Amino acid sequence: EINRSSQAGNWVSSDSYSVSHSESPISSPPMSRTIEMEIEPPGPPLSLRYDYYRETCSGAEQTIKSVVQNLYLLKPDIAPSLLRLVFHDCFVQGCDASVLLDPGDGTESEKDSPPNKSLKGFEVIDNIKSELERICPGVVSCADILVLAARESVILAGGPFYPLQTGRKDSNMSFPEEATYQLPRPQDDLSNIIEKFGSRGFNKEEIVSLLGAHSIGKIHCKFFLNRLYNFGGTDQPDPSIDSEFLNFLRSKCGNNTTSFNQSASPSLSPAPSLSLAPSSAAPALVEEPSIEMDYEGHGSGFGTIYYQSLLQSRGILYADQQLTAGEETKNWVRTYASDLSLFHKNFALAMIKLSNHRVLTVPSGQVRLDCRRVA
Ligand code: HEM
Repeated sequence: EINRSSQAGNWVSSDSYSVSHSESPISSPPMSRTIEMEIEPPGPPLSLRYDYYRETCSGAEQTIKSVVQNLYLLKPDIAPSLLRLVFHDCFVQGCDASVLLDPGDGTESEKDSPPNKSLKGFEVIDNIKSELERICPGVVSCADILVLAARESVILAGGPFYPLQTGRKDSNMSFPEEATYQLPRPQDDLSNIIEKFGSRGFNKEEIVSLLGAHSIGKIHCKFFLNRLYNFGGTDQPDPSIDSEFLNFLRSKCGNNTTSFNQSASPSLSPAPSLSLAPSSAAPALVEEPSIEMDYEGHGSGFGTIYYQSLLQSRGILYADQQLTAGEETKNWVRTYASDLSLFHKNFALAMIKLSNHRVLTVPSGQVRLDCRRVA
């Protein structure tokens, strides 16, 4: 059994977090609190720390930042891809880069699980890793690369900066079953969502904050087509969708019954993935219909539009719209719809907590030399 620790509770104390929330539903811990908490509590030193690679690979964080920035200029889609990737890694057995492992001889990988079939961004991580292996071989873990690359992506997409400690180690195995059954599904209702996040220590406010990640990127129609035509086997659309928005989504997605059949679980067909190799090496794939999260083209990046849409019954996924189905979560949706800076603060805190979830630290885990294979 691998020894895992949840650093989240140490860094952003869950006690102080819930205390501040019980005072008022719209209060939030000020960012300065995070600075206070850099002082380690008495007891054994935390295994994660700021600038963990200062002595061993001083250029690591800057290298990650530069590679992400440079690739973002070529392909801005990498930002949402990397943000989604870190979520799918950390949610399954913690932030251990298990999502990056390729299937081995006769062994399945998390990549094979239905919710992960449409993940992208693996090539970006490979690019960063090979650059780091060049400058300091065998030092920087894939798990740290993933959280730092996602942080950089959030900033590039107009979201907040958040401080991250480092020192995560990589797992030596993949957890395809947990990925299949534990990752939230597009058709999950609020109680499923609360249960899945809650069992990982996230409260309702944090869930609403994290789902704000759906301000960026895109969603393939197959994940919500049932809402447009045959919701819950009724042969009718989901009555909770705003009618104008329903028409808009139908015009974008059409009614491809193949996709429709796959709507309950993510597609088995290969999703087009980013290739940073020369285009001649990339197979020609037909892009499946999808919709931009920022479908109105506000371009304001990471913000309140997502929550405003939910209040107008214009959530794209059923799971998104479910945030308005409970009183407490709906209050947070209302709050974030009108308070961008509070959303940014709380999103930052929730991302720190996600990035520290059940990390592997010395003496557990390993540093992979290739993020796709165990060392
Ligand atoms: C109830 C929880 C969630 C569900 C059901 C869900 C489901 C999905 C689905 C189905 C997609 C579309 C994938 C595609 O079409 O290829 C998607 C995209 C995305 N998700 Fe989530 N997600 C959830 C929570 C989160 C969280 C917590 C984050 C990050 C903190 C996140 C980040 C993203 C991003 C950034 C994209 C866009 C990816 C891209 O354009 O490449 N999601 N999500």
